[in-house]
Amino acid sequence: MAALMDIQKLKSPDVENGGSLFDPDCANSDMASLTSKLALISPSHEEFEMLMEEIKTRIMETQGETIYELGVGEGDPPGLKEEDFKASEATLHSIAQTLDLECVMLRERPAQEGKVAEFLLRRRLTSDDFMEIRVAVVGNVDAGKSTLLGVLTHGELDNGRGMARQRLFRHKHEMESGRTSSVGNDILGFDAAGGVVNKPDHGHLDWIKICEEAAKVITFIDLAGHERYLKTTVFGMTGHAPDFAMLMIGANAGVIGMTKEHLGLALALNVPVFVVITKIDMCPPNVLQETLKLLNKILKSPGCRKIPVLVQTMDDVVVTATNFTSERMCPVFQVSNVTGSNLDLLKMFLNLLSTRHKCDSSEPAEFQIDDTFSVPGVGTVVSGTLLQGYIKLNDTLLLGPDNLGQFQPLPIKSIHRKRMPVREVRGGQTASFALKKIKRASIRKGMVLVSPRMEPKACWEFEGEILVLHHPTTISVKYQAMVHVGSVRQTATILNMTEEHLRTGDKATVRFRFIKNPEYLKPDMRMVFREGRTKAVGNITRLFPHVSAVAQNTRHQRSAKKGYLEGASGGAAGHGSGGKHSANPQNEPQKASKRNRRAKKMADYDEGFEGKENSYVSEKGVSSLESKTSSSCDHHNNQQQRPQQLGGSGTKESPRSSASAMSASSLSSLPQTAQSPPSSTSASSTSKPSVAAT
Ligand SMILES: Nc1nc2c(ncn2[C@@H]2O[C@H](COP(=O)(O)OP(=O)(O)OP(=O)(O)O)[C@@H](O)[C@H]2O)c(=O)[nH]1
Repeated sequence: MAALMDIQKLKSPDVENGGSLFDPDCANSDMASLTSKLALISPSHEEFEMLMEEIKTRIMETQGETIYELGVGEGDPPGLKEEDFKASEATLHSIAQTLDLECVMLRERPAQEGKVAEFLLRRRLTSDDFMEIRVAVVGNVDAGKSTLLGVLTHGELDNGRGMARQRLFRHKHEMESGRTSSVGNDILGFDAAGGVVNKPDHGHLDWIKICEEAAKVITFIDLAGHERYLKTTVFGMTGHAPDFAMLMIGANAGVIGMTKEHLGLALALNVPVFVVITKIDMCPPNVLQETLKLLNKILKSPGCRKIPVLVQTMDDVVVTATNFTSERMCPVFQVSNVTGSNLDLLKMFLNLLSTRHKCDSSEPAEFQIDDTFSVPGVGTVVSGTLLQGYIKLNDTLLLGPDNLGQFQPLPIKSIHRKRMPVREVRGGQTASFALKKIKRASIRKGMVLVSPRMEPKACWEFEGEILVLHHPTTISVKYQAMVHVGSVRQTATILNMTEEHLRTGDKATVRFRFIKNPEYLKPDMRMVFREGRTKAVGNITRLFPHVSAVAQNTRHQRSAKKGYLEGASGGAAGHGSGGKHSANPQNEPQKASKRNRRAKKMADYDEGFEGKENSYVSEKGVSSLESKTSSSCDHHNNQQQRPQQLGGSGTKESPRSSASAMSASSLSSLPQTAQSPPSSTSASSTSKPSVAAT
């Protein structure tokens, strides 16, 4: 235990004031008198109003709650005498009442000149509104992830033989093997006063009831611990936009298997991590000490640069929770799912976590899709996270990009948050939307629903600054691996990079090209690039304008280019008008190949009469050109991905679904090839066998 940092060292006023109300930089002269620790003792009417305004602003910024520290002030020695403390507390309660806030004392302690205390001020929300925090649960197989979630969300302890986790498994094979294989979700609700609203007598988990009663809902994203499911785990960490990561370690087993991998992933994605050591009921003290010692060493290592803090009391919880996002600190809990030891500390900590997403409703909406469903009687439903902005019922958003990089307008017909019907959703919240007139097959994970104000563009190519965390040999141009950015998961090829070769620890600016579909990306997004044990992380630095799927090195493209050049060299006629092929072949009806005729037949079948509304000419044109590209990709996938298990959602698409996507696109909306900047590499180069590790 001594190896972990002493919590007392973190109790300097500076650190403790993480939740302090007044930021000296922001304080104007009017507010100066209110930054004193005496401010709440007997404020004038104006002072009361100003204090109230300040608290209101903080509450709005943090989506509904703040921690107020009583008895500390700028330049004052901490502490208030009993009488002054009581008067200040009464003022705080009065402000809370006026603002319809719940005011709960978190802790009280002696200080230099009396005592100080922290209060949680939380908005009492309506039954269809709640704050939302997402916690990704990671750790090696058998660390007790699913068990802890079962215990926390159902309020019943485990028997040490897997009883609690049974409630969480989604698949029969998970029940049988005891292993999580998919991204599972469960929720834990806290009321305004911080009490848990989940009850064991909920029987079947009743999410709507929990959300109605809760002021804050923690969504646990239960990720698989087995290496075999790492792709799913990475997707959970990138695609589900977690606010925090809970790294679970079995006390007996220690830091083994995928533990370091998952920790590295969270750090690479800048997701703050806290650690929960389970099974302390069955672990000899010396083994527990060893586990803590090793964990401490890893967290403090130059790769992590974290300050591990052992959480043993309620005081520790308040200090760590209020400083968690801003500090390098990594809280460490030791719990037992069987005896329930220290679970109250963990629950209190979860209750105090605040979202990392600031919500500004005036920003244009941007919703990333992480799953799709076909719900009988409802139709196609997409779930995901609203990264920014605000969406309300009947808003029309743009869904895309499809296989051709196009976005189509769709109205939002119903909204659910945690299975509860609501009328709106704000930035930082997860939701699912029912969409009309669209087949589930034409929606991919990684697509977005965005406000038309975003003027979204898809891109095939992008540039990123990456750091290679691990590669057995060297990475060169044409190397292919899976790129994870937000909920986008697709194989990409390295087109060029600032270094000739990259080895473990090297950094470079790299230009990538997706092999299957264009995607919607934004600069500064974090990305993970991985294949087997190869791992690189980085930031997207540049996007290249959408190059249509037809702007590839197809036969038509080459002949069109030739025609254009010939035309150009021949003088004024230019633009292929005199050549055998038009310079703009995708505007011409094309004779579909046998394969494309089959694809079209399927598209017609899928879309029924609706599909035929798209011009036949354009369909033919798109089909013939598009499927050349996708067939070369498919061919490539078959060759490349089977042995390496690279295939993600982007590579699994059936010809049927791509065909329907094709038919849904109109050629008239395709960018003109002549206007598109030439792709730096052709599709044929992506379809060549990749030069992997050399
Ligand atoms: N004695 C004891 N057993 C525990 C504790 N926590 C979990 N277990 C047991 O450990 C086993 C593994 O727990 P799981 O929850 O399935 O582990 P996991 O991390 O979710 O594993 P994956 O889903 O495969 O990633 C089960 O048999 C649990 O009953 C604990 O605190 N004490």
